[in-house]
Amino acid sequence: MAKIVDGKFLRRPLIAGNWKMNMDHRQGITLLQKTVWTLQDANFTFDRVEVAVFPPFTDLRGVQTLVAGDDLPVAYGGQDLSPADEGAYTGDISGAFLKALGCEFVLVGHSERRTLHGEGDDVALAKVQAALRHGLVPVLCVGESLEVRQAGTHVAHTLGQLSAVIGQLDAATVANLVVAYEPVWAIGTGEVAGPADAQEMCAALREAVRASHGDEAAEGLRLLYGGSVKAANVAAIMAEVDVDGVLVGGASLDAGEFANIARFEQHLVTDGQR
Ligand SMILES: O=C[C@H](O)COP(=O)(O)O
Repeated sequence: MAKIVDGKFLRRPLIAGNWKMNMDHRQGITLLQKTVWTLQDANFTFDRVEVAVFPPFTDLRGVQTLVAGDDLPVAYGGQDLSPADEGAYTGDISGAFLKALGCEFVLVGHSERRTLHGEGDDVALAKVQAALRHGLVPVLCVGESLEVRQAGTHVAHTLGQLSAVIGQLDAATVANLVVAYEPVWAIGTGEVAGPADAQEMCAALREAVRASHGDEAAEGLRLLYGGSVKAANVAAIMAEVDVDGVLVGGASLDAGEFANIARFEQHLVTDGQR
C-alpha cells in the first residue's frame, strides 16, 4: 500500500530526536528553541510531520515550560521509565511523573538500555505496560547486533523482540504504538543501514503485526528507522514505503541538522525522488 494518498501521508511521519545523555537543562532549552525557530522560519508544516524530542529527565520541566509557554508545535518524551508506578525504586522515574510533565511519548527498550543495563524483552514488556497505564505512547526499540546481522538471523531476532511485547497487547493498542528499528551496528558508528535494509525490516515488522493483530493494527502502527540518520541520508530512508519516521541520536544535537532532517520532504523534491 502506498504511504501517500492524495498528497497526504496515511500515517503521520514522526521525526524524533533522542538527545541521550547530552544537553543540560539550559543547553536543552537553547537547542529546542533553535530547532523550532529554524523550522518555523522555513514554514515547516508541523501538522503534516510530527516532531518530537527526548531530552534527559532533568530537562523535561524546562522543556514543558518552554513548549507550553510559547505554544510550540513539538511533542516530547522521556528516554526511559520504571515498570513500577511509585515506591522504593531509587533512581527510577515513574510514567506518572512523565505524564505530569506533559510527555506524550517514552522510549522503551533502547539498545543502550538493553546492552548497558541488561534489560531484556520481559523488562521492555513491563515498561510498555507501565507507559500505557499512564497514557504515554511507547516507542519500542528493537534491532539486532552485528553478530546477529552477520549470522543472517536479524529478521527473526527483531521479530522476536516485537512479538515478546505486542503478544500481550490488543489490536487497538498496537495500532497506536510506535516501533523503532535500530540495527545496533549502525548506532553512532557512522554506518547506516541502507534504505533497502530499513524497508526489509519495517515491512517484516508490519506484516508480523498484520498476522498477529490484523489490518487495522498493521496500517496504524508507525515504524521508525534509527542509526546514523542525517540530513544527507534521510530522504532515501523516508522514501521507503514502510518507514514512517526516524529516531535520530547524534544529529538531533545540532538544531540546523535536525531541522533539515525534519524537512525530509524538501530533499525528496530536490533529489527528484518523488
Ligand atoms: O536513539 C537513537 C539511535 O540510537 C541512533 O543514534 P545515532 O543517530 O547517533 O546513530
